[in-house]
Amino acid sequence: MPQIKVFDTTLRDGEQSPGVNLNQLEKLEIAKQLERFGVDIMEAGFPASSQGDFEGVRKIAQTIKNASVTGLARAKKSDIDTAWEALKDAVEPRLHIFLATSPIHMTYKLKKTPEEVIQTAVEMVSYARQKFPQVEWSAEDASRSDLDFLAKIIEKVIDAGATVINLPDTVGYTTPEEYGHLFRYMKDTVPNIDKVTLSAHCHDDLGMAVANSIAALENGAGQVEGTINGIGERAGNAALEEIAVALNIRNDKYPFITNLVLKEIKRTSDLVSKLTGMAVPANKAVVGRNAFAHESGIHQDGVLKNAATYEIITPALVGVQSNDLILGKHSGRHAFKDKIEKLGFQLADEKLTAAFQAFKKLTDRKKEVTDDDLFSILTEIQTDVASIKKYVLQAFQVQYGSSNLPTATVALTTPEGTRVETACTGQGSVEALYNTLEALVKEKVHLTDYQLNSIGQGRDALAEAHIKMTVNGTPVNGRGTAQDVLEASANAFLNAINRAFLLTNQSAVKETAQM
Ligand SMILES: CC(=O)SCCNC(=O)CCNC(=O)[C@H](O)C(C)(C)COP(=O)(O)OP(=O)(O)OC[C@H]1O[C@@H](n2cnc3c(N)ncnc32)[C@H](O)[C@@H]1OP(=O)(O)O
Ligand SMILES: CC(C)C(=O)C(=O)O
Repeated sequence: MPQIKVFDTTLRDGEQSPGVNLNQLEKLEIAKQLERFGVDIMEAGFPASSQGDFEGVRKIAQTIKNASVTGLARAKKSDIDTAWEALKDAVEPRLHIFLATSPIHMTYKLKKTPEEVIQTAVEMVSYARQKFPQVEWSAEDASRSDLDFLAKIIEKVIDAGATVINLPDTVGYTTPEEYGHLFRYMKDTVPNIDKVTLSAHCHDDLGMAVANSIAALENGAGQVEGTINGIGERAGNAALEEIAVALNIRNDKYPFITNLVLKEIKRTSDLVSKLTGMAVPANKAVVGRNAFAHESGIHQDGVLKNAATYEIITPALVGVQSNDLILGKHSGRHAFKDKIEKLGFQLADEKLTAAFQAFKKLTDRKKEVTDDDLFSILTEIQTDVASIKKYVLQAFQVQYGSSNLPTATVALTTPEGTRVETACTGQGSVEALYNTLEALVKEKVHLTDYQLNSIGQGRDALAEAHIKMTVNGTPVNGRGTAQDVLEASANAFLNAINRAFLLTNQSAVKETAQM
C-alpha cells in the first residue's frame, strides 16, 4: 500500500483564520501535540511576516525532533534568508516557497508576465536549494491555472531543485474530478515529475476540501496538506482528522497508509480549539461533540443491539474516551505527575507545582475531576507566561435578581502590583462584570465576541469562556476556565488584556518557552 506524507499547516494557514492569534508558547504546545499525532511535516509559520512568527518558527524548529519543520516564504531572497535563520536548526530544514501561476493572480496581484513568473520561480528555488535540503514549491491558485503553463513551470522548477511540488486549490474552487485530473495530467505530462513528491492543498469554500484532497491522492499525490479541525483562511482548509479517518475506515477504497496516530485526534482537536478559540461545531465529522451521539429511538435501539448498526467509527479509534475518573482529593504529587505525563504533558518543576495546586483546589470544589478538566488546567498552566507582569483577579461579587439592576464589585492587582477595586452595573451579570473590569483597567478595550462552553458534562462541569476584543486597538483573544461561568468570564477578559501585553513583549514569551 502506498505510504503518503501528511503536511500539517495548522500553525500557518490555520493561524490565518480571522481572529486567531497564537503566541509562541501556544504554538509550541500545538507543535508538540502535532508531533505526537505523527504528522510528517509541520508548517510552523511564515518567518518573514513578523518577529513573533520568526521566533515561533525558530523555537519549534529547535524543539521538534520527530517531524520535519517548515516555514513559508514568498519568492523573494529576503523571505528565504529570514526563513533559513528560523529553520536552520531543524532536524531536516525545509522551505515552502509559493508563487501564483493563474492568469488572474499573475496579472493583477504579481503584475508579472508568465515568463517572468517562471524566471522568478526558478531563480528562487535554486537560491533556496543552496541552503535547504528540502524545498517545496507551491503554484498558488494552481487549480485556476492553465494546465500547459503549469506543466512547463513545474518542469523547470524541478530542474532548479524543488523536491516537492504542491498544487493548491487556493480559493476552494475545484471539484474532485477536476482536481484529480490536474494531478493525473502533471503525472502524465511533466517529464521529470517522478523526481518529486506531488502535494495536495485544498480549501473548503465549496465544502469539498477533503473530497478534493482524496481525489488528488487517487491520482498520484504523495503528500496531503491540511489543518486540525479544518481551520484556516476563509472557510478553512481540508481537515486532517477527516482525511486520516476516511483513509482508515475506507481503506478498501483508498489503500494509503500514513504515520498518523489516530487516537491522538481528539486531544489534538481539543488543544487547537482551546488555544485558537475556534469552537468545533457539534456536528463536525470525527471530532464534533455529536459525532458519536445517537439521539433517535430507532438508532439507539440499533446501537444497543450492535453498535456497528449506526457507528462506522468507534470513539476509541480517535481517542474519545468515556471520561475516566482520575485522581482524587487524597492523591499525591507522584501519582499526579504520572497522570499528566500520560496525558502528554511535560511540565517544568515550577509549573508542575502550580498545576498540582490548581488540581487540589479543584478537588475541593468538584466531585469528579476528569481527564478533560485536567487537560484544560494543564494547558492553561503550560501556556502561561509567568514572567510577564499582568492583571490578576483578586476577588469579585455579582448581585443579580430579576427585579434589580445587576451589580458587580471587583478587586484586581494591576501589573504594577497595586490593588484596585470598584463596582458598576450592567443589563446582565456578564455586562456588569465586564463594565467593572473595564473601569479598573487602564487599557481601552472593546469586546467583539463572547462564547461560553462547558468542559465535559454534568452540573459541576468546568466552564470555559472565549472572547475576542480589541485592546488599545489591537485585536486579541482571551480564554478563561473556572467552575463558575462568571469567574471564567472574568478570567477570559483579563487573559485577553494580558495576552495583548505579550504581543508587545515577545522576549518574555521567549524566556518562558526556553524553560
Ligand atoms: C495563499 C496563501 O495563504 S499565501 C500566505 C498568506 N499569508 C499572509 O499573507 C500572512 C502574512 N503576511 C504578512 O504579514 C504580510 O503580507 C507580509 C509581511 C508578508 C508582506 O507585507 P507587505 O510588504 O506590507 O506587503 P502586502 O502584504 O501589502 O503585499 C504583498 C506583496 O507581496 C507580493 N507577493 C505576493 N505573493 C508573492 C510571492 N509568492 N512571491 C513574491 N511576492 C509576492 C505582492 O505582489 C505584493 O507586492 P507589491 O507590494 O510589490 O505589490
Ligand atoms: C501558500 C499556499 C500553499 C496556500 O496556502 C494556498 O495556496 O492556499
